Amino acid sequence: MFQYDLVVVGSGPAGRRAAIQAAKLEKKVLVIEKGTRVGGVSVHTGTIPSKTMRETALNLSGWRERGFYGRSYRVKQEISADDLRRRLLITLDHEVDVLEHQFARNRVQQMRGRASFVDRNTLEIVKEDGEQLRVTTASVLLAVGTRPFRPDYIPFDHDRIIDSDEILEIKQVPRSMIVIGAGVIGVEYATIFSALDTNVTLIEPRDTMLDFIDKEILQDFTYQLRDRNMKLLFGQPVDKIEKDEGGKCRVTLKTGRTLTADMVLFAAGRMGATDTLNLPAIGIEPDSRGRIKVDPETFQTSVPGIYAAGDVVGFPSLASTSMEQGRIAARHAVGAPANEPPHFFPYGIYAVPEISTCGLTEEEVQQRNIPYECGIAHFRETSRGHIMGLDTGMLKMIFSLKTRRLLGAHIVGEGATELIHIGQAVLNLKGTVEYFVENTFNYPTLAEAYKIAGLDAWNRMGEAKKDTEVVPQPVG
Ligand SMILES: Cc1cc2nc3c(=O)[nH]c(=O)nc-3n(C[C@H](O)[C@H](O)[C@H](O)COP(=O)(O)OP(=O)(O)OC[C@H]3O[C@@H](n4cnc5c(N)ncnc54)[C@H](O)[C@@H]3O)c2cc1C
Ligand SMILES: NC(=O)c1ccc[n+]([C@@H]2O[C@H](COP(=O)([O-])OP(=O)(O)OC[C@H]3O[C@@H](n4cnc5c(N)ncnc54)[C@H](O)[C@@H]3O)[C@@H](O)[C@H]2O)c1
Repeated sequence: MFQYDLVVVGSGPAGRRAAIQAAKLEKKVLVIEKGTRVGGVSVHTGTIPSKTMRETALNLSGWRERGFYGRSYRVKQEISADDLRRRLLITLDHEVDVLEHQFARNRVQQMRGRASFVDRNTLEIVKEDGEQLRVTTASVLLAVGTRPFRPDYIPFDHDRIIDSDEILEIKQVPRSMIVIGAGVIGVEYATIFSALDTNVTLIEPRDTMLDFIDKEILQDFTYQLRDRNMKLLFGQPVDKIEKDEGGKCRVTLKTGRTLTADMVLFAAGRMGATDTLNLPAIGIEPDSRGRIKVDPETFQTSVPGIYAAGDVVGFPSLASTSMEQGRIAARHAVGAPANEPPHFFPYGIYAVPEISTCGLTEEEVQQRNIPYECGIAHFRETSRGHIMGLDTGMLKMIFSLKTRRLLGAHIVGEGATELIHIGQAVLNLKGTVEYFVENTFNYPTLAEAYKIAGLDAWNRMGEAKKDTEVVPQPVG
C-alpha cells in the first residue's frame, strides 16, 4: 500500500492543475516543490512577472496613448527599476495566495524540498535544512519545468550580463541593452525595454526569428520595431562578451563587429530541470536539453506510472498548454482517461506590440496545397481603433476555398492575445467565412476587425455554392 495515489514534482501550471484534478477525483495527492513558494516559473520568473512588467512599462510610459499625443508623450518621466518591481510583488502575492487556497480547499498536501527518485514508487525529498525523508506513491507526475540555458562561454555576473530570471532584479532601467536570442522571451523583453526608451539591439544567430508566425504578420511586426529604432541583427552569432573598465558590456560578433551596451540579456532557450531527479534509477534518459519523452496522448513516459507534463516535455512550452497536459496526465494516472484536447490552441506573444495566432499560417496552407483566400483588416479601419488612436495593428484570416472553413487567424497589435479567442472558437467549431459575414459584432470594438477581414475575404470568394452552405441548426 502506497502513501499517495499521485505525487507531483513541481507546482507550476502543469503540476498544480494535475494535483487539483487528481484531488477532485478523491485521490491522495502530494505536491513537492523546491522553491520557497508555490507557482513555478510561471508565477515567479516567467509568465506572470514578464506580463506584469509589460503592463507597468506600458502604463507608466504612456505607450498606449502615444498614437494620440505623439511619441514624446510620457505618463512618468523617470521610470525606475523599483517602479517596475512594485506592481510585480503585489501581483505575485495574489497569485500565490490563490494557489495556496486552491490546494488547501482541495486537500492537496504540500511539501517543500527537492525530490529525486529512489525507485519507481519511492521519492526522496531533501528539505532546505538538509533533512531527508521518503514517500511512496502509485504514480508520479514530473512537472519540473525548465531553467534558462546558461552556456559556459557567457560571463554572467547577475548584474549587467544576465538571463531572463535575473532581469526581474535589475537595479536600474538600462539606457542601452543587447538582447541575445530572438525567441519569444528575447523578443518580449527587447520590445518591453524599447517601450521604456532603452536603446535595444536584438541579436539572433539564425537569419529569421519566430518562424512559427505567419510571414505577413511578422513583417508588419518587424517593421514596427525598426520604425522605433530597435536594431535587429539576424544571422549574427556572438563570438564573445566582455565588460570594459567603465563597466559597459562589449559584445563581439563572429563577423568581427563590436557592440556596446549597459546591459546584455542572454535569452537563448531553456533546459529541462531534470538533472537532479536521479532519472537513471528508473531508466529514463532525457535529451540534450534535459527534456523527457512522453506519449502525446497520455503524457506517460516510457516507464508505466511515471508521467511528465509542461515545459519539461518540450513544445509548445506554454503555461496554458502545460495546465491541460497536467490535467490529462493526472486523469490517466488515476484511471480516469481524458478526451483529447481540441486540435488548435492559441499562441500569444506579449511583445510590444502583441502577436497572437491560432491555426495554420499562409505558408503552411501553401505547403499543404490547400486552395485558399485571405481577409485582412487594419485596426485603423475600426471605429474603436480611431477612439484608441491606433495607427497600427492588423488581423488576417485564411479560409479554404473548397470548404469555406477558417484555417488560421493571425493578429498583430493591441489586444491581439484576447481577440484571438474569437478565431480559435470558430476554428475549433469548424466555422466558415459566413460566420463573420452574417454575425453582428459589438460596435465600436476591435473585434469588429473580424467582420471587416471576413467581408474582405468573402468579397473575393463569392457566394457559397449550395453544397458548401452550412445549414443553420435550431438552438437547444
Ligand atoms: C520569461 C517567460 C515568459 C513566459 N511567458 C509566457 C506567457 O506569456 N504565456 C504562456 O503561456 N507561457 C509563458 N511562459 C512559459 C510558462 O512559464 C511555462 O510554460 C510554464 O511555467 C511551464 O509550467 P510547468 O508546470 O511545466 O513548470 P514550471 O512553471 O517551470 O514550474 C516547475 C516547478 O518545479 C519545481 N521543481 C523543479 N525540480 C524540482 C525538484 N527536483 N523537486 C521539487 N520541485 C522541483 C521548480 O522549483 C518549479 O517551481 C513564459 C516563460 C518565461 C520564462
Ligand atoms: N508569450 C509566451 O507564450 C511565452 C513567452 C516567453 C516564453 N515562452 C516559452 O518559453 C520557451 C523558451 O523561450 P526562449 O525564447 O528562451 O527560447 P526559444 O527556444 O524560443 O528561442 C531561443 C532563441 O535563441 C536563439 N539561440 C539559440 N542558441 C543560441 C546561442 N547560443 N546564442 C544566441 N542565440 C541562440 C535561437 O535561435 C532562438 O531564436 C519557449 O518555448 C516559449 O514557448 C512563451
